[in-house]
Amino acid sequence: MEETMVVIVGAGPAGLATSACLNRLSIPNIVLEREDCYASLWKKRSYDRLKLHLAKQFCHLPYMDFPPNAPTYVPKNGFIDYLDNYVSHFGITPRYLRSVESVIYDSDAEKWQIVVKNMTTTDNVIETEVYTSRFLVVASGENSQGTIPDIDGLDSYGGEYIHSNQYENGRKFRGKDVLVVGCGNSGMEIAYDLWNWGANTSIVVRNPVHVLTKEMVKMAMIMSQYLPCKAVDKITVAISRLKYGKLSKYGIRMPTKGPFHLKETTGRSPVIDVGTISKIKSGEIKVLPGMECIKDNEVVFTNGATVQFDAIVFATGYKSTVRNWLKGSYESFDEKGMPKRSFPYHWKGGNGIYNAGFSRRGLRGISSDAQNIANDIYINITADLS
Ligand SMILES: Cc1cc2nc3c(=O)[nH]c(=O)nc-3n(C[C@H](O)[C@H](O)[C@H](O)COP(=O)(O)OP(=O)(O)OC[C@H]3O[C@@H](n4cnc5c(N)ncnc54)[C@H](O)[C@@H]3O)c2cc1C
Ligand SMILES: NC(=O)C1=CN([C@@H]2O[C@H](COP(=O)(O)OP(=O)(O)OC[C@H]3O[C@@H](n4cnc5c(N)ncnc54)[C@H](OP(=O)(O)O)[C@@H]3O)[C@@H](O)[C@H]2O)C=CC1
Ligand SMILES: O=C(O)C(=O)Cc1c[nH]c2ccccc12
Repeated sequence: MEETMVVIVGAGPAGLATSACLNRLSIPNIVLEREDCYASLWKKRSYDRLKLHLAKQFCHLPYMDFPPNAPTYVPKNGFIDYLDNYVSHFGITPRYLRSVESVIYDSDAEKWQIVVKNMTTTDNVIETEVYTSRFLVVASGENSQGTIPDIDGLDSYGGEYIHSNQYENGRKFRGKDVLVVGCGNSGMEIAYDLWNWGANTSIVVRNPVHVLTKEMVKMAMIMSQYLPCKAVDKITVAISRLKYGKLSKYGIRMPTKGPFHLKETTGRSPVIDVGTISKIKSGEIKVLPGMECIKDNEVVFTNGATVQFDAIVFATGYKSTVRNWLKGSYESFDEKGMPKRSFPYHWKGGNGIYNAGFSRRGLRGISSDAQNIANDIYINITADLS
């Protein structure tokens, strides 16, 4: 049993940022990470051509900017280098191969009890450890586990299928017929990558989606400092229309609500086009409607079409796994493992539990969560002392 002031679950950008903010205030904390490295999403579960979609001024963590010579849109490896510097500068020392299995609040002791499996890299359990802490920070991520829809016939599909978090590049798909399911940022970019690698690529677009460029998003983020969301949406949609024309004739419908209104209210990001749309317009990437079922190697679509594919990439999103191990409710997480309180009050629950990285606002949201949490813990500790 080991006791500390704060336990942080997860060493992604949110856990690292929170640990840095606590270290600056000399508040003892332990970061527990199930993988053998920090930022595992960036190091192990993202595709090669990934770059930050938002300009660097919207993606840094607290108290450290990107270097002045960093490009505006930092590539994945540049972001990992930035995190390497961040971790060493703030003296963050996560404990790796620690999978948090259950957490309960001991109301008599007024402490959190965290049960952790210490694993080997081959997933064997070395020992069970127990930590206790006054404060608990959940930083296990909105993207903790990739989700694949339950599609009739997928079990007996003869081709290869993977989740987008297993996709690195399209090398092995050259010359193959590949279906990408899902038209979020992952699906749209992976479809483009597959096309670049010479795959015969199709993408499922079943619902309306906004398509913007990264420059439009940057401009909108600047405008949103001065204009209400409604006005920013109106201008952005008009510019997008001007650039792309009516995409509905290519199977991509535009939602009736604006892109930033949707981001604010549902967390759903607009798609930031990296070149996919021109390939869709030229017919080099085909758009297909929703999937009905799979029969052998053929996918049946809602419009009745039946097409054979050698491989399927499910870019169908992620889920939080908090409810697998956080046993009570503590007024903080719903059954989907997302905060019950809505933004901007989402980051704090009862009995000293907090969450960082669950505001659906990317790295910018993470940075503000980490600072809010560390300051709140500091206030609590100093109030106890006085
Ligand atoms: C492909 C992709 C690209 C993105 N690009 C951007 C971008 O450009 N700009 C932007 O602002 N946002 C971006 N986001 C959104 C978001 O900023 C990132 O997902 C970011 O990594 C979230 O950080 P996090 O620390 O909250 O979660 P994660 O990075 O997912 O880190 C959580 C960590 O917790 C660990 N963990 C989970 N469960 C347990 C457990 N039970 N015990 C111990 N450890 C556990 C995980 O192993 C993981 O290392 C992107 C998301 C994805 C999926
Ligand atoms: N460079 C960057 O900055 C990048 C950022 N990201 C971010 O990471 C996060 C996760 O993105 P992503 O992985 O794209 O996940 P998302 O949750 O954003 O997108 C999932 C997509 O899958 C679709 N989908 C889900 N189930 C089905 C189904 N059964 N049939 C057809 N379509 C389905 C959804 O469509 P529907 O609306 O119909 O449900 C949606 O288009 C987002 O915040 C994203 O912006 C991702 C990649 C790159
Ligand atoms: O990559 C994401 O999905 C993010 O959450 C980053 C982000 C925060 N605000 C935005 C507005 C438009 C597009 C992406 C984001």
